[in-house]
Amino acid sequence: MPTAHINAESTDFAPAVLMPGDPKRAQRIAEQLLDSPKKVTDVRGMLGFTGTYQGQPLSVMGSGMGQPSIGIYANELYKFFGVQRIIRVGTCGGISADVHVGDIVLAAGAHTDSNFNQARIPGIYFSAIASANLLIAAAAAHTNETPLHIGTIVSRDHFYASTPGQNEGLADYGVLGVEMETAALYGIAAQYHTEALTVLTVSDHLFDDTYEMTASERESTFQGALKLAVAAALV
Ligand SMILES: O=P(O)(O)O[C@H]1O[C@H](CO)[C@@H](O)[C@H]1O
Ligand SMILES: O=c1cc[nH]c(=O)[nH]1
Repeated sequence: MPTAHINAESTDFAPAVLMPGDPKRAQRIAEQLLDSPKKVTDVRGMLGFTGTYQGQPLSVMGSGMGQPSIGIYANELYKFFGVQRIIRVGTCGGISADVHVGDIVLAAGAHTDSNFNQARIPGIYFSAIASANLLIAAAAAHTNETPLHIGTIVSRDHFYASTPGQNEGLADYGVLGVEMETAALYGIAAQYHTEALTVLTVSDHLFDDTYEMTASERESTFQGALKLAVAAALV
């Protein structure tokens, strides 16, 4: 039955959903990866598709930007559409000096400045962590030359963040990069006893603006990240 934000039937989604932020990227991924992709939802332009990948059912859907947005879609997918795994495929800004533009990051855990997960367990600071099962599957699928990093990221509510010393503090603790959704996704997966993983491509670096990826570098690197995400989705 359709929900407030997803106009699909309850059986329209595969057990695993790849989730980029941009709905148009969701469409491009669906057209590239899936056999017989079918559009299953388009409320507010947030496109979702289901088809098969090497004979296995797989869905792709956009999340929008920020924790409130991915929070709505992840909640409804897990609760009403039988989804068991969501793999976010996106971009992050590099923070650690070990991370470079074009590298791939698997988010083992996500710090945040948001209160999205704050009230989950009375008196407890919730730890937003990836599903080990998916993390191991994605890491095992890494074969290409693109450097892979596994560690913590930060999911920040402000894209244009300006708290003095915050980026330096995060770098000091080895935080790999910044994006805006993963802490909420991991919290919701824990709430529903389901699985989640975030696979990121480093699109820029907060401490080094000298290198920008060309369009073809961006696409080939993204393909590397997508391969790891698919491996996690279909583990
Ligand atoms: O690469 P995607 O998934 O769009 O996500 C990143 O890009 C957006 C900001 O430009 C934020 O949503 C951030 O998390
Ligand atoms: O949230 C994000 C995503 C990519 N790059 C950034 O600097 N921030």
